[in-house]
Amino acid sequence: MPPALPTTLPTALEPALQPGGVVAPRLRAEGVTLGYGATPVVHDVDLDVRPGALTVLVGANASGKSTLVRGLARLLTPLRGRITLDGEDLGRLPTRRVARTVGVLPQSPVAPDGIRVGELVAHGRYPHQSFFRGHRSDDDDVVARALDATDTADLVQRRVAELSGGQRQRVWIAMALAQQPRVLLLDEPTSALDVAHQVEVLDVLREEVAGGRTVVVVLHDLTLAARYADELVVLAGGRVVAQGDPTATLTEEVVGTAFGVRARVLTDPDTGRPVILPRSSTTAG
Ligand SMILES: Nc1ncnc2c1ncn2[C@@H]1O[C@H](COP(=O)(O)OP(=O)(O)OP(=O)(O)O)[C@@H](O)[C@H]1O
Repeated sequence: MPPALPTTLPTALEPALQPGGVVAPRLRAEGVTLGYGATPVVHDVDLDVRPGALTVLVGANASGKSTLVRGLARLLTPLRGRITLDGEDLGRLPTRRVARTVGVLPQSPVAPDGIRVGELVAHGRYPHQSFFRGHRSDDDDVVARALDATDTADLVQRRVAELSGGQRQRVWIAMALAQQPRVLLLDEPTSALDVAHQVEVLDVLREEVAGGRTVVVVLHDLTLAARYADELVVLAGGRVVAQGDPTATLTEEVVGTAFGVRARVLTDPDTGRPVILPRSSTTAG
């Protein structure tokens, strides 16, 4: 297990006001241990997801990022500690309330056989529909906006299974956006995307945040993570080893500890954010 590094204090944890004066939901992990069977892989995590902000989770392979996302999405029950939504135990809340409030895009989602892009993205609207509130025309508007935002409008008639990896990933992001959850969790949504589409998707997520949504995203590109995050959380060995403002958090020491790589951290002259240049696969020398 890597040595614990000092964590910077999370900034501004006051409730964020969404448009219309609605308070953004508060998702918290309190002393949470998560694992598979009885084997813990995420240990004793305290995380106050900043409402109305973009939180980026980074960390080496197998550091526990996906496991933490699964916990926050209620797809895994904590072995210890608890995850709360607005102070209530996430595990005890009605499924429909969780589905409307917290949306998750897993790392490798599986589409039903033969489904077309338009149908898949429209699935995002299901948590909002019920026996009394069926499909409405504003559902179509939301779906159309999600398709536009992800540059997938021209794919609506295509079968999901026939798309390229990057096209498919953008279609899944469209579905997650169409869901309009107040808290959106995305596990490596840009892993298959070319650089232009990576930036486009991250710009869309920033727009979601500007509109009052709370977004948590797992990324591997540290420079993009630093550029887009309001709050950066670094995991190593299943523990949070650094957390806070990206500039204060993503130091050469933290990168060395979390990734076992020697890196130079420069400053982007345009944004003042860190730019991470990996130098060698050893932290020595
Ligand atoms: N379904 C599972 N059953 C058992 N162990 C699992 C399962 N999923 C993940 N693990 C283990 O939990 C640990 C953390 O995995 P996790 O997927 O959370 O890491 P990650 O940081 O998201 O990695 P990556 O960057 O490679 O996606 C790993 O050791 C992994 O082997």
